[in-house]
Amino acid sequence: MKIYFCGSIRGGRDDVHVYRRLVHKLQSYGCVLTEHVCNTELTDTGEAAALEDRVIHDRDVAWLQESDVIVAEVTQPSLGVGYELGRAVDMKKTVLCLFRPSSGRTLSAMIRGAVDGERFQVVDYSEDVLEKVLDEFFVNLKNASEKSQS
Ligand SMILES: O=c1[nH]c(=O)n([C@H]2C[C@H](O)[C@@H](COP(=O)(O)O)O2)cc1CO
Repeated sequence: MKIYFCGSIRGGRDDVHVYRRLVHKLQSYGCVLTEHVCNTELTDTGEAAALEDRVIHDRDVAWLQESDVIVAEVTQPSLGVGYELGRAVDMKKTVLCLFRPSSGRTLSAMIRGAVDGERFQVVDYSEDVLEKVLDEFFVNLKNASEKSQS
């Protein structure tokens, strides 16, 4: 399974420790195409030193297209993550957004309001249940795909 993980880069790197845990767990389910998002050495300038913005954009849109599922940590607001999620909806991808209410923030209506009871989900979680939340999501995904094949 190919997994596209979204997390803030230029929007701020405060949650990189959470991205690390998420990506580590996601790697038990498949190949995470965007592993660099959880790299603690990546600062809020992003990959700009190595890659032009157009190259980053075109590579990421191609990875989105190629992915089977998208998991986004949306607590730290990020234009790039919002854009990726909009493109993912347009591509009719299965999307899980993870939000931590303990941050004191209110998630954008354009994310929470996109929940459709089918492909686009938002789960409010806390760090202590991070692995459990992903386990539940992937079990449900597997069951749904087996059901659609039978
Ligand atoms: O250097 C980068 N590399 C990269 O892959 N991205 C993608 C992946 C992240 O999920 C998302 C982060 O967007 P932003 O930088 O606006 O917070 O965009 C974003 C940047 C910098 O904007």
